[in-house]
Amino acid sequence: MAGTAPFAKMNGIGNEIIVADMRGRADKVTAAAAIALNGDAATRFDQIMAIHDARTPGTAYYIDILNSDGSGAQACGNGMRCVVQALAAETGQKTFTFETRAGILNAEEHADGSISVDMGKPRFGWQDIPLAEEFRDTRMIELQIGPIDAPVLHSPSAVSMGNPHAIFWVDKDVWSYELDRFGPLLENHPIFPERANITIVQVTSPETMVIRTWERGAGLTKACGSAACAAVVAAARTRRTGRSVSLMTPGGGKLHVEWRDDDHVILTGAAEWEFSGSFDPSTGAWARDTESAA
Ligand SMILES: N[C@@H](CCC[C@H](N)C(=O)O)C(=O)O
Repeated sequence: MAGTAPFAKMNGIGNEIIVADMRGRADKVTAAAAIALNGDAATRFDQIMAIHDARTPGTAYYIDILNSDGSGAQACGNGMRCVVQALAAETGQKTFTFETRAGILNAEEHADGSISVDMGKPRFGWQDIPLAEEFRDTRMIELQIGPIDAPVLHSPSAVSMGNPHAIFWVDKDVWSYELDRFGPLLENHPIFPERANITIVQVTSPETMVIRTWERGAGLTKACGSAACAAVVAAARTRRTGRSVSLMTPGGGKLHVEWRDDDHVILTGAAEWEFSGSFDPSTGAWARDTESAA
C-alpha cells in the first residue's frame, strides 16, 4: 500500500464530488475504493476526480474520473470546477490546463469565484458518441420508452462531450417524468455500446432551460455539467435555443453554457468545499481531518 492520500469532499451545484490528491504517486484510486466510499453516507459521491502528475508537456495535471459504480468517465464538468477551486485555493493560480481521458482542457477561476471550464468540441458522428448502429443525423435518433403507441420519452438527440449523452425533449415539467425508472433502462439500452448519460430537457425560452439527468455509472444526480453542455449544443443544433443558455438543475443550482463560434463549449458555475480527509486509494477506508468542518 502506498499510504493514504488527501481528499476534499466538494460539490458542483449539488453534483457530489470527491477531489483526491494522487500527486507524486504511481497508484490509482481503485473501483473497489470508489464503491466503498460511495457506500458510506458521509462520503457518498457521484464522481471522484483524482489529480495525478501530468503525463503530457504543457498540462498541469492528469485528472482520472471515476463514477460511483467504480467505472471510468471521460468528462465531468462539475467535477472539473471543484478541481479548479481546490487547486486555486492551494496555489493562488487562476488558470489551469488539464488532461483527461477526453483530451486536454483549459479552466479558469473568475474574480467572483465562479469557474469556467472549456469542455472542448462536441461530436455528433454515430461512431463518436458511440451508437451501436448508423444514424446519419443524430439530431434525432429512433429510441423510445413507454407504450409503443404513446411513448413517454422518444426521439432523443445524441451528442458526445467526450462522454455519451442522450437528450430527450419534453414539454411538461421535468419532475413529472419517472427518470429513476426509465434512466437505468435507457442508460443500458443496446443502442449505447458504452452506456449513456440520459437527460430530459424542458426548453423554457431561447436562453433558458431546465434539465434533469440520470448519469451513467452514478444514477440520478442534482446536476451534470457535461449533460448541460450536451443539452445546449443539441438545443442549438435543433433550433430550440441560441448558443448561450442558462440552465436550472435539480439541486436548484444554475449553470451557464456557451457554445462558441470556434465550436468550443464553455461551462460556467460554482463549486463548494464541504470537508477534507484522507483515504486509502486501494480500499476506500477514510478519516476526516480533525480541523475539517462537520
Ligand atoms: N457529473 C458529470 C458527468 C460525469 C460522467 C458521467 N457519469 C459519465 O460516465 O459519462 C459532469 O458534471 O459532467
